[in-house]
Amino acid sequence: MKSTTDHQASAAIPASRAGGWRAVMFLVVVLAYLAATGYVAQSDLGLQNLVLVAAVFGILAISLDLVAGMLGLYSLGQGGFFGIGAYMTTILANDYGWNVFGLLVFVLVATGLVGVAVGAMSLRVSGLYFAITTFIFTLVLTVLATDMVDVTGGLQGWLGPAFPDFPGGLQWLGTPLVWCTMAGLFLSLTLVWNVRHSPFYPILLSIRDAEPFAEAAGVRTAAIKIGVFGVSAAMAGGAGWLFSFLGVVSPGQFDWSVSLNVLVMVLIGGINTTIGPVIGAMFVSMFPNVVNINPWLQEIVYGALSILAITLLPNGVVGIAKRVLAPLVGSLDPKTDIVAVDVATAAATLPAPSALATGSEIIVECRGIEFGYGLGPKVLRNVDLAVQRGHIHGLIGPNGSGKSTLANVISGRLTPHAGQVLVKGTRADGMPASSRSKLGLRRTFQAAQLVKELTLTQNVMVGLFDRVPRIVSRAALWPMLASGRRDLAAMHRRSAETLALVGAGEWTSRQVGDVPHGIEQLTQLASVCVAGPDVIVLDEPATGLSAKEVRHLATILANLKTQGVTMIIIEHQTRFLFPLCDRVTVLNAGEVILTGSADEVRADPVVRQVYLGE
Ligand SMILES: Nc1ncnc2c1ncn2[C@@H]1O[C@H](COP(=O)(O)OP(=O)(O)OP(=O)(O)O)[C@@H](O)[C@H]1O
Repeated sequence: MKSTTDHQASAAIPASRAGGWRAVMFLVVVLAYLAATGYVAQSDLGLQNLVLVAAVFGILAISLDLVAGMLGLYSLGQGGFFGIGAYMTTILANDYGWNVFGLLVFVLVATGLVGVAVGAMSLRVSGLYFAITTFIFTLVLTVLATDMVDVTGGLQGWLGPAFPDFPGGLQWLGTPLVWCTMAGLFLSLTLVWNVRHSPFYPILLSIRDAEPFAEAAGVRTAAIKIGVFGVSAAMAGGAGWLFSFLGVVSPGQFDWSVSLNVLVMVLIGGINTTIGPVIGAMFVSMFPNVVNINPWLQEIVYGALSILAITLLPNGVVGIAKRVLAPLVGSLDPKTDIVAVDVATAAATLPAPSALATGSEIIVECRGIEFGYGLGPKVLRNVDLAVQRGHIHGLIGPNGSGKSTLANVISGRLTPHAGQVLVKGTRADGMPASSRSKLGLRRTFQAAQLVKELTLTQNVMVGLFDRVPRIVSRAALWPMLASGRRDLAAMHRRSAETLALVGAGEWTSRQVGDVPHGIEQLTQLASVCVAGPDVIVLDEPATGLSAKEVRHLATILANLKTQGVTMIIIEHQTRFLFPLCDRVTVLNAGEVILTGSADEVRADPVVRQVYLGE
């Protein structure tokens, strides 16, 4: 098998003209940013304060967008992390004389660790419950900050520390806090932009929208959620560190309304967009200064504008801008059909498994599997299954007989109550789904688990997660690393090639939300084939496909078999399944009633009675 690393090594990006233009654009943006920062740093205090507050809230909004936009974790705890950063800086600098830059490191680490602890809750609660839990976290911190008067100064708070001046020779640069804050904003934007342009981005979105898909591709979703939440909390703590230099630090500046306001900023600017949260932060923080009217009228106008923006612009200001600019960028030529596959080519070029079929080696084995949901009756009873390497093994049975449950037990979504699962001779029943992909076991789902807002290619790239080294650790710098650009190009190419080989090559840059069901199914298949698996478990792959699409799917699966890929296929459409199968196992009411060739199964009177209804 040609390994992914070989693939990457042969995929160095040529120094393209597009890359050169991108570098020039980046340089222009950086110079403009530096010029704007220099201008503000030498302006009057009024403008400086306006920009500083907007920039600090910009960082805070980016920190929320990182978890809400990319992971779907709507945190109302950002105000709490912000407050912890500001209080730590104020108290440790004023009372204990800590160096403020040393404090920055301390604050980032401390708030990051608190974030890891809070993020761990996301494994137990999600959606609204996660938002409420983080809201309570902020509420409790505000109460503590109000009541622990000796430490926090109570409702009055403390005056924050002074920010150090530039050394003598650099004083012409103006106010150092402006430079430092704008550097913080730039770093936060760069971090998010880099992640968005790395293969970690589709992985984050797959955790958000299709967690079982991510796990089946080898992604340790729990660790990633907790880690990213820690980074987000550290960013909010860093914003708090900056905020402490702006004046008084008191509970009112970090209460629950701040967390809600930050969410409003993200929604107005555009959730899951790099620049959107900063635009929202500018709008919200500058509004009272720009619209200088009676305070109560100002609140009403602000509230009305926010409601209008959130309801009328579901993707925020950035969403509108993208829609306006889309015609200028040009639209894709939509195709509406699968593409016939050249069987010989596909067989020769689909990523191959680690070994071709040898003898009668059993590659997946279930021994005495017992399983039931909660306190309900057993759904699987003493199930034995032996799948030979290189075979297509069908799994049939009436509705509710336990086929999908068995697929989930084999692939690791469910842990059996008794019995063993062995993959290539290794005990796998105690392993999480993400570890089984390392054994070469992949799966597809009955209802396609994909990320609708990503392209087909990006979805397929998720399947390469454990085939490319250090995707997570390189994500923050990805586009800046030569290895990152090379690996991304290789992943992109290999994903597009695999899509082409399953017959969806004309759709690679379309979003999953815009393609028909048949193409979704092929994308699922490509996302597992791209990794060159040894075994694929397919749960009702022909459901919802037209007759032509079913024939096409049968061709692809037959091709995979000639490559040596073992498949366990759950399917009701026996006319599609039986010609493909080497062996078929029939389940009824959670028990195996027969395993044999398709002809034996077809001829068995019990099977004809319970399943074929004869
Ligand atoms: N999450 C769940 N919680 C409780 N019971 C479940 C759950 N999932 C499935 N079941 C029950 O377990 C039994 C087996 O379901 P399963 O989906 O494995 O059957 P199946 O053979 O795949 O059915 P189908 O062909 O309709 O997909 C059914 O009685 C079903 O109602």
